Formats: sequence, structure tokens, C-alpha cells
Amino acid sequence: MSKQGVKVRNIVLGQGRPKIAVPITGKTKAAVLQQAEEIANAKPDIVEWRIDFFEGITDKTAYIETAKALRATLGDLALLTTFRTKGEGGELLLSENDYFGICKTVISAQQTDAIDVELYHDETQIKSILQQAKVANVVVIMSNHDFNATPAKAEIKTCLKKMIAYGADVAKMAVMPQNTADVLELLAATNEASSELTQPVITMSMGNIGKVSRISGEAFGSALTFATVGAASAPGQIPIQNLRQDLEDLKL
Ligand SMILES: O=C1C[C@@](O)(C(=O)O)C[C@@H](O)[C@@H]1O
Repeated sequence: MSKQGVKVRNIVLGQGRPKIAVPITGKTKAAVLQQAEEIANAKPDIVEWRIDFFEGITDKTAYIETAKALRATLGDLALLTTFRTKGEGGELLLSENDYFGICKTVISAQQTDAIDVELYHDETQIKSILQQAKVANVVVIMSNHDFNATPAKAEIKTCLKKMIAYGADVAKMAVMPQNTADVLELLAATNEASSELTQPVITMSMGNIGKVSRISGEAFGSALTFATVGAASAPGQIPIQNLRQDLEDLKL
């Protein structure tokens, strides 16, 4: 199926080569802005602000002030904002209401181009966030992380398709391999899901044996890969300059 590209500021996900995202993991406003500058100099396609690392995240005013300063620092670089919950490998344990409260603040603050929304939350609240994001023109990348295992291919595909059925613009899944067969399972699921869906799919097999999945998106159908400039936000991420070269070497 031909891909329907999804525009995130000035890049298009799902068309052409896989795009590169780099996470910001700073705890304070100063650290966030400092990292943002270093990352912008490395020229990724997207910057991901992992707001679960930010110590001011439960204070709406602190978030908005830092988000505005970050937007100014990034210039025209596309910004994805992600709150990763503790159960999916994030930093902070929140109630459902607090999680959705933060998602709502992120959208209404109008400083981000895209938002990560986790699949496994209250259905009514997810639908309302998706609706709010659509009205505000914020791209929704729906996600699921399994830091312990790799589900079977059919289950990975079902999960990605469920995200799209909800109305997400992009479906993302990160899983942990226990062996190389698990990496193959993720790659096969990606290959099939990306040809069966018109929307872009993002996948990764984490850790060292999964690294191959972070450089092979063009062949198997993953639209975005996460690289590091300094700190990593998940195991197996590759420094941006190496990753850029890897993508170039593996181009079709
Ligand atoms: O969803 C993802 C993917 C990721 O977990 C990875 O494995 O590269 C890194 C996270 O920061 C991001 O939100």
C-alpha cells in the first residue's frame, strides 16, 4: 500500500528515507535548553522532548515557560513531546488523570508539532485527546513499549493497527528482544504492517541485539529512528553521526 506521508512541521514521516529523532532528557529548564542547542547543532529531523524527565512537569506554568523557550531555541526544527509513563519505561509514576492532564496541557500550549500518546490507557480519554490534537493540528504518534519481551508478530501487528483504528496519525512500537529470533519477529511485523497500512509505522527492537532494527527502517518499513546526542532515552540507541552514516550505507 502506498504511504500517506505525515507532515511534522517541515519533515514528512513515511515518505523517503527514515527520519532521525534525538531525545532531550534534561531535568531542569537550563539542562533542557542546553541539550536542545547541542542537538540542534547535530541536525536531526525531529527533536523529542521527554517531559517525564523534566522535574517541572507537574507544574503547568513551569512546563509552558520551558516549552516556549525550547521552541525558540529549536527554530524550525520539528518537535515531538513525549510523556513516557513509568510502566512503559518512563521516569515518573502518574495517575491516569494526571497523565491525560499533561497531554492536554501539551496540546493547548501550542508549542509542539507532535505528541506521543500511549495506547494502553482509558479509551474515552484517549479518544478525547486525539480529538483535541486534531483540532489543534498536532500530529499524534501513538505508542506502546514492552521493556521485558517481544510479543509475537501477529500481536505486534494487531497493536499497531489498533493505534491507527483509534485515529492516530502514526503507530509506534518498541519491544525488548530476548534473542535474535525476537528481533526477526519485530522486523517481520514491521515489514507486514507497513505494507498493509497507509499510515507510517515506527518500530524498534531495543538493546544491543536489536540495534539492527534502528538502522534498517528503509528496508523493513520503519519511518523514524531514535539516535543520541549525549544521553540515550532507551537501550540500543546509536550516536547520530554513526546512525546517519548507517542509513546512508543501507539506502535502497
Ligand atoms: O518511543 C520511543 C522510542 C524509544 O523508546 C527507543 O527505543 O528509541 C525512545 C523513546 O524516547 C521514544 O519515545
